[in-house]
Amino acid sequence: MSESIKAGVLGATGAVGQRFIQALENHPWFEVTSLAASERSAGKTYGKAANWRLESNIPDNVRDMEVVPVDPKKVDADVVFSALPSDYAKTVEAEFAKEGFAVASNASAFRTAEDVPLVVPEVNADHLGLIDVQQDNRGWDGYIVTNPNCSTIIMVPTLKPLMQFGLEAVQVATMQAVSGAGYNGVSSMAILDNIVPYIGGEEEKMETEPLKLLGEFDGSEITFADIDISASCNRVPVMDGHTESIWAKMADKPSPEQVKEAFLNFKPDLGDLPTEPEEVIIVREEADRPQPRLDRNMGNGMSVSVGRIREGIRYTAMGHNTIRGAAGASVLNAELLHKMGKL
Ligand SMILES: NC(=O)C1=CN([C@@H]2O[C@H](COP(=O)(O)OP(=O)(O)OC[C@H]3O[C@@H](n4cnc5c(N)ncnc54)[C@H](OP(=O)(O)O)[C@@H]3O)[C@@H](O)[C@H]2O)C=CC1
Ligand SMILES: N[C@@H](CC(=O)OP(=O)(O)O)C(=O)O
Repeated sequence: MSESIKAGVLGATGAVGQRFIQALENHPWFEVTSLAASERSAGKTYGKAANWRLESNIPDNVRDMEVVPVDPKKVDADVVFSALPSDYAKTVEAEFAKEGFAVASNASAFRTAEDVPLVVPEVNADHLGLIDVQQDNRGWDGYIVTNPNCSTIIMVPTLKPLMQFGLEAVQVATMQAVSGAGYNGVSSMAILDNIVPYIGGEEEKMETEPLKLLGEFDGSEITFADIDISASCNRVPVMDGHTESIWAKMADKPSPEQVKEAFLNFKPDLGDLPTEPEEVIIVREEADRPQPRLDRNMGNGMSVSVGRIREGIRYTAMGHNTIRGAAGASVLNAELLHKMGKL
């Protein structure tokens, strides 16, 4: 596949937008052709509009590109990656889909809509069949595909292999990085020397999104998985990387060794997509891993690291929240769509 697909980034100047630009630099299939952001940024070059925060230079292919408003008439692309605030995404993503764009969205606006796929390729690629249902329902030429919340996406690849043991209930406590709230989300005075035991809407998302992701698609609708999930979400003074303590109750009561084997054997075959990590789940044997600073960039930020698998079953999972949890997830979805002939 050597053809180049035109890609736009909506919300290109933000924390996730910058990760999209990083993920698309030198991408073998996608070429960035449009960068869109708010009126504050529109009309400026990307180099001037974005407060670039990643540990690499702004890629040459975007530095001098003019930022355009988030308007389907101003954006030149086949697929748009959305990193917009959710309330705004609700109207704007629908406008883009109506105008024929494929929208790979990272925002929460459409995740729970009945006819919108919520997808982690390694977990439920078959749910992309909902695109046809969505286009029939809404009369759109384009479509919207979403990826989950960053905390959900780090937990769900570890739950999928546990389904074989009759997964009944999950309890999870998160320790979430500050980058999850966006650049202006949490002030340093609020988070340094501190932990904030509340992230608005996060617990509800973690308790519902996995049920759709782990649900069954019958060709027309999704039946949600029957799992009782209870979440407590905390903001901690870590830059990138969400860590999660997970308790999983299963009917078959597997041993820690069986759970470890299930994690190691979880190797979905996506056909070698460019952003797909070699290992979706990395099992750490050390007593004090995974840790965000040491493990968040494993698999180029796309692997989920697990460790401390104990009787109960209890374990710790950790992943990069703005790569696997956001931009990398949307790009992987779009790669799969291309492979399926949907782009
Ligand atoms: N950070 C994370 O770990 C994750 C974030 N998400 C979701 O991704 C989305 C983006 O998050 P994040 O990058 O952290 O947010 P940021 O606040 O860092 O960036 C927001 C982006 O949206 C643009 N924008 C804001 N308001 C408007 C508007 N009214 N019209 C047009 N453009 C606008 C901003 O442009 P400008 O710079 O011009 O103001 C900026 O490019 C959100 O929906 C978030 O919930 C999902 C998973 C993980
Ligand atoms: N709320 C998450 C990030 C996020 O934006 O999630 P969502 O895409 O579900 O709104 C965090 O703060 O870490």
